[in-house]
Amino acid sequence: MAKHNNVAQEKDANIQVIVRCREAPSRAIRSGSSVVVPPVYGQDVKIGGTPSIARSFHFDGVFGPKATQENVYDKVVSPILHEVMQGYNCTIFAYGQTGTGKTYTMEGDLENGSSSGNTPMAGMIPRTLYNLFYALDKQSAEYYVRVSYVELYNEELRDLLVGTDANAFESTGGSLKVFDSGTDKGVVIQGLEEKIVMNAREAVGLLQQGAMRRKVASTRCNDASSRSHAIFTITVFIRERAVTVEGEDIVKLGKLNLVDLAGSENIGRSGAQDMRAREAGSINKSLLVLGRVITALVEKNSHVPYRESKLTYIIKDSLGGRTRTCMIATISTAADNIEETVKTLQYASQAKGIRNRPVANKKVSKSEIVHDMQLQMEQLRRDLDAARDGSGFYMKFNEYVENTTI
Ligand SMILES: Nc1ncnc2c1ncn2[C@@H]1O[C@H](COP(=O)(O)OP(=O)(O)OP(=O)(O)O)[C@@H](O)[C@H]1O
Repeated sequence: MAKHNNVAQEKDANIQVIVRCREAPSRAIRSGSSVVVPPVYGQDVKIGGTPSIARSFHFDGVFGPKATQENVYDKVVSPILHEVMQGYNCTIFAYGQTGTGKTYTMEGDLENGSSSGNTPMAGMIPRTLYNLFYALDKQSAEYYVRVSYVELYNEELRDLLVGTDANAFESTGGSLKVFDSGTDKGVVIQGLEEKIVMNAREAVGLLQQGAMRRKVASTRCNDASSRSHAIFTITVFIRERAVTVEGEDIVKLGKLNLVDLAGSENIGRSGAQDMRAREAGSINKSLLVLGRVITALVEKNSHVPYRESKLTYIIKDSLGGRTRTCMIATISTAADNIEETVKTLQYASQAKGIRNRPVANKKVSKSEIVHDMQLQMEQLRRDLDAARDGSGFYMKFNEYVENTTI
């Protein structure tokens, strides 16, 4: 089958690291801010207070408390969406202590008409969806868009777009498996539904439903603290004017992963106990492994422990791979959060050293996409048969052998 290489120049690119700083939440002890950031936009964060902690950090961009969702979208996400539409895979992930604005940045306020994507509180996902469909319609392109939304909670994957209510969602736990396809697709989540969406409103509707299903638990740091990682993925297929020598249409494929990580604070401080401790334990496991993966990549170690957590396995290609990646590290100005803030900034600084080699996806012909969809339907049919028999899910033998460690 004919494949069509892009002529776009591919070169190494460091992970882009952005910091967003929010005003201290009302419950924080207001003993004067120790974090100095620009009011709207700059590149430096200064930590003040006592001389022992005084230092400054430099990033690709720093947004202060006065920066709006629109500011962040325009400077950071809009150029990334452009890359996606050129046929690249891109990832944006939000990392930081609980309550510092990861979900606010990624989703924003999903009520109050944010499905239009341009209300002041709309986060990066609704804005991306709105701008994607606007750009596609403006180009009069022939396209189709799929979205998926998955949660990783206690090292278990759950499809946030399946079922109609929270209970139905609970019952899907454990049915998703992650494995390396060994093809251009890289690591895939088997059984995860990808829904075709016709417009931004429909896509944001799915995001809203999924967000409601997301597991939340209360901790002392934040009353509605999210204890899970969530990945919202947008895949776009755009028909190109060119055709293959066989006279077939060519389709360009781009993908954007928007990752909202769980809070990075430690268990002791958040007061997590029992069930919560288990949750916090596995959250820390994923984030710990993420830290180790970052260190291994920066130090150019021969072994990178991607497989030690599901999170790092799933986002493997975004860390040292062929994906263009951006980390948004969220912090607050609260003086009593200073230790966590410094940890987040150190983590983010280290991540700046990761080099990816973004490569545009191979363009494919329409018949290849149809073939791919047929394979997916076949896979789903086998999964269904296996589920009916109570015998698990279907996997090719070689994939099973290669992936029994995860
Ligand atoms: N930049 C901001 N401007 C205004 N409000 C904000 C900002 N960032 C966060 N908030 C508000 O602070 C609260 C906590 O934010 P959010 O839930 O996004 O934190 P989080 O980092 O996702 O926490 P968790 O790790 O618990 O998921 C929310 O009520 C949110 O609306």
